[in-house]
Amino acid sequence: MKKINELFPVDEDFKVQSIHSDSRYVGKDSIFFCIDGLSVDGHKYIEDAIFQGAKCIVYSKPLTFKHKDVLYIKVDNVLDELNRVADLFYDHPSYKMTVIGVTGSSGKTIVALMIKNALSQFLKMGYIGTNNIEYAGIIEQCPYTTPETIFLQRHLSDMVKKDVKGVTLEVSSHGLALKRVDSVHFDIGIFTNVYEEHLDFHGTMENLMASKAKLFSLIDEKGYAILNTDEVRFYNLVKDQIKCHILTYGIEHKADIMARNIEVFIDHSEFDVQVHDELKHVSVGVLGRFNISNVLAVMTALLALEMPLSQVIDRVEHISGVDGRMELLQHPYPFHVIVDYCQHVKSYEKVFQFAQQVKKDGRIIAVFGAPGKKNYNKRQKIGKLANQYCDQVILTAEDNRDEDIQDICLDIQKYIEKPVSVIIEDRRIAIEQAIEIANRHDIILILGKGHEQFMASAIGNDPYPGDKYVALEAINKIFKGEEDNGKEMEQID
Ligand SMILES: CC(=O)N[C@H]1[C@@H](OP(=O)(O)OP(=O)(O)OC[C@H]2O[C@@H](n3ccc(=O)[nH]c3=O)[C@H](O)[C@@H]2O)O[C@H](CO)[C@@H](O)[C@@H]1O[C@H](C)C(=O)N[C@@H](C)C(=O)N[C@H](CCC(=O)O)C(=O)O
Repeated sequence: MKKINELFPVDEDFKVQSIHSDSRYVGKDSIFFCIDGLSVDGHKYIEDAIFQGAKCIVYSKPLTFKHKDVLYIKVDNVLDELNRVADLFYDHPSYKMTVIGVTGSSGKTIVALMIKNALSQFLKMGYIGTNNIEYAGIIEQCPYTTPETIFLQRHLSDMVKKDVKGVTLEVSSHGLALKRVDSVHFDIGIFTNVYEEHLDFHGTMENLMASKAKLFSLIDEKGYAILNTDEVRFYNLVKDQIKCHILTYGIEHKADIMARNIEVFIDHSEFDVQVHDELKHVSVGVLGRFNISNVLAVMTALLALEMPLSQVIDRVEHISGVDGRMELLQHPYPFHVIVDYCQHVKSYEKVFQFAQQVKKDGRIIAVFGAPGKKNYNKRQKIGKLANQYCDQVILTAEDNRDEDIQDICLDIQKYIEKPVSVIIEDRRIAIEQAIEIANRHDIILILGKGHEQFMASAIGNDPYPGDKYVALEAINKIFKGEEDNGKEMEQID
């Protein structure tokens, strides 16, 4: 806990119990920061905040009324002050541990979690990102990929209290643009890739890339920027602006750490890693060529932390992939089921290409939908991709919000000509149906929800057991006791 005059240059010296930017959560003897947001202006909630116990208001716009017993502090930029004060209030937690930030359109979660898992053998590690918040035996849901400043600093501070020595943090372009991480001290920043995404928010690709590039401006001379040379545009944009050390990785383009002789299989991947003149064989449990790039990012980060190459290889070979990210479900029957989060059109293409590459004589059966009320042109693009790669498509619910599921599916189906496609609105039944029709060597791709155990509907998040659970349950139901229900398939030896 801090006194107010330790946080601001004022004469008052009352103790500040907590700090807030949302009036709905304000507590007694606290500071309320008025953020002028994208939909509402936090200045509107000053009275609510005071009613709830705020003793100090940090604001930037003219106020018409002030309470005698409340301290009002006018600043030029409330978000900048919020960052400065949050870091101070929580005693600079990010300076007390190794902070590794990962930005990019896809791959953030797998890279952040793999690094966390790789280092957990040696250090108490934490993770904050899309999947959740994990540290010291605590697992909590994370409200955003990159949570807002106060929430983030509070959790980093709790990690320090619990003796956590390092944390991997997914850093979204929204998080960077909205200054959620401005007060975080990063030791390492990693860039995976950039696709056309969130242009409703960023406006242009240039703005989107500038947001991602901001992560590297937050790293001082001692830190490392880990960049993907295959992302030529982004690499050229940032390489000369960075003040920290740079380490590069790549598959197609020259880099410090490269993957050669890549071979992908349905259940693992193999390649030779080249670090300067050294070439070593690596076999990893993650699937797809695009994930080799993510593994290289992980390996480069571990090398930056001075882990010897042989140990780096041992770590990546022994850590598994991530829940719901190109996850091959384990079962004994001779067809394959892969669950993937697949948020971007580019990711669909990569997953379909992978399935095509590894499939033998089976079919590619895809189960997916598209989220309601956003990203409408994605529907046409994923429909066309399915047309190109799939043999059968089952279109279904996927966070329809208050849009009609049938309409969303029809928007996709319009672009599917060649493969047989059906609409089954209930995602559980759609998955069961895909399993039901599985033949030997078929690959069933269940895309779009990954690890998520909810379905965003018109009234909020409805409970949903998750694609993996539904698929495994269907496999059990349909194939276990197959003698009884007439479904027969040889088990894998
Ligand atoms: C576009 C965006 O990111 N908006 C974020 C932004 O919202 P905003 O500026 O519109 O905030 P606002 O609702 O206008 O409110 C302004 C201020 O008034 C406060 N307020 C509001 C109401 C009230 O009763 N009392 C009160 O004090 C709010 O707490 C806030 O401080 O600031 C809010 C407070 O921090 C965030 O909740 C909100 O995230 C929205 C809900 C969101 O969904 N963001 C997503 C898009 C996002 O950030 N996604 C990225 C990942 C994207 C990806 O890579 O896929 C992420 O990192 O998760």
